[in-house]
This record gives sequence, structure tokens and C-alpha cells, in this order.
Amino acid sequence: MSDTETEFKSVITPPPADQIVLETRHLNFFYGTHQSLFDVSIPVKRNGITALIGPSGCGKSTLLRTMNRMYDLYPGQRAEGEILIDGENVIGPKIDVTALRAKVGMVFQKPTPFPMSIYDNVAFGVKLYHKKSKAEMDEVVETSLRRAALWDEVKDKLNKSGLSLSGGQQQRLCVARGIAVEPEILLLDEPASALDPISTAKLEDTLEELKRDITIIIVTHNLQQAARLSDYTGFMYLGKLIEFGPTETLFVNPKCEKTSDYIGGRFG
Ligand SMILES: Nc1ncnc2c1ncn2[C@@H]1O[C@H](COP(=O)(O)OP(=O)(O)OP(=O)(O)O)[C@@H](O)[C@H]1O
Repeated sequence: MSDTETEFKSVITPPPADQIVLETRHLNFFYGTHQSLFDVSIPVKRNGITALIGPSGCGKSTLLRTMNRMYDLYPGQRAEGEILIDGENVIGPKIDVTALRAKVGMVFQKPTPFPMSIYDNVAFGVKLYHKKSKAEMDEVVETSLRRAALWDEVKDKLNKSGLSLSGGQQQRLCVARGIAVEPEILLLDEPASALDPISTAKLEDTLEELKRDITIIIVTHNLQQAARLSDYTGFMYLGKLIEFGPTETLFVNPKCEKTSDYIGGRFG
């Protein structure tokens, strides 16, 4: 049967209800008239790592961008359904979007440093939300850069522009910026795509450590990375969440043929 003939039915194995921090319910998303997400209901575990996998164009980044309403910045883009964070529907009209983005941070697929110093790139968001002395801020900047595995490379040039760094360093700078504001949830869109294996390993160690305090949702094309890092994995295809469950189950014993085909490298 071809994909267009097949009606995919989601198979969802959620975390225990009292461990869910974020949940989309029947989420649809539209870029103008083009619908990119179809009835996505995903339950995300608190203080764990959830990976989103699936072939290019299946809607992983779109799903991530709905979770802190990044799409609000673009006319014509809209979401329907519910996104519950700590039980509150953040798609609702009464939501303070600035507060939402402090709570739900995001690191984009393409590094986006601000045109300012390395130090200020990390301190910028912190200044918006917290009042800190110079010494406290120095500590936040150092800790965040260390956690993002960038400190050793930049500690002697913190006043240089963030734009002077390499692509991989810029990506880690954006991770440091995301960590610095201490979000409750951190959305990471392929954060390791521009990193070498050593930096990738350091970043993965950081995420392992961060998940004790932060809920992390990561989009990755690297299936080994998803299998290594995440507690739960969602497999998406053609804008739908096809299968979701504990990572080991999804990789070792997938319940859907399409998941099995994808992780077996039979398409993608
Ligand atoms: N700004 C946009 N305007 C119109 N359509 C878009 C836009 N961004 C994405 N899309 C469409 O939405 C669908 C999902 O795209 P999305 O970027 O979420 O996929 P993805 O799974 O993250 O892909 P990749 O793995 O290649 O990054 C695709 O059909 C894409 O063409």
C-alpha cells in the first residue's frame, strides 16, 4: 500500500500522568493554507529528554516551534488545538508570550548569535528576567559556557563578537544562551548538526546533566543520538505523530511498521 493510501493511526505510550509537564492535544498547524501538523497529541515527561525523529519535512521543527509560540512572530502561521504546560493551554489568547518564552527556551537549527560580545550573548536574556550583580553575572556566563562545552575555547576572548566564532562554536554559544536563563523546558532543534564528534559528546553530557532540572525536547536526524540520549522518542511522518513511547521500546520493539522501516534505514 502507498503512503497516500495508508491511514496512519498513532500509537502512543505516554509517561505516567503525574510526570507529564507538557502535552499537545489534537494539534494542527498551518503555514498560511498549507497544513503541516495533523492532530498531534504528544505527552512530554518532566525532567527527561524527549527526542523527535522522522524524515526531512515531516514537521519536527514545526512541532517544536509551536511549543513556545515562536510562530506568533510570523503572520499567517497558526496553530489549532491545545498545548498544555503545567495544565495551562498556552495557545490561549490570555497568555503572556514573553513569560512563556522565558519558561520554554529554544535553540534553533541555524546558530543565531546576536551581534554583540560572547559575554553579552549569554548575559542578554538573563538581564531581561533577573537582576544580578556583575560577579553573579560573571558566574552565570562562565557556568553556562562550561555547560555548553565552550568555556575553554572562549574564556580569553569574552569581549570578542559572537559572530567571530566558527559555526559549531556559535551553536554552542546559543546553547549557553538558552541554558543561562534557566528555562523549565528547553527546545533544541538539531543542536549538534554543526558540531564535531568531541563537541557533540560534550553537549550530550551537558544534556544528560541538565535533564535533572530541565525538560528537554530535541529534534535530531541522528538516530544513534536519539537512542543514546532520550528517555522518550516520537517518530513523525507526513505531519503526524506516528509512534511515541519509551525510547528503548521504540527502537528495539516498534509497534508501527512505518517506525520500524524508518529506524531500519528503509526510507528517510
Ligand atoms: N515557513 C514556512 N512556510 C511554509 N511551509 C513551511 C515553512 N516551514 C516549513 N514548512 C513546511 O512544513 C512542513 C514541515 O517542515 P519542518 O521544517 O517542520 O520539517 P522537519 O521535519 O523539521 O524537516 P527537517 O528535518 O528537514 O528540518 C514541510 O512541508 C515544510 O515545507
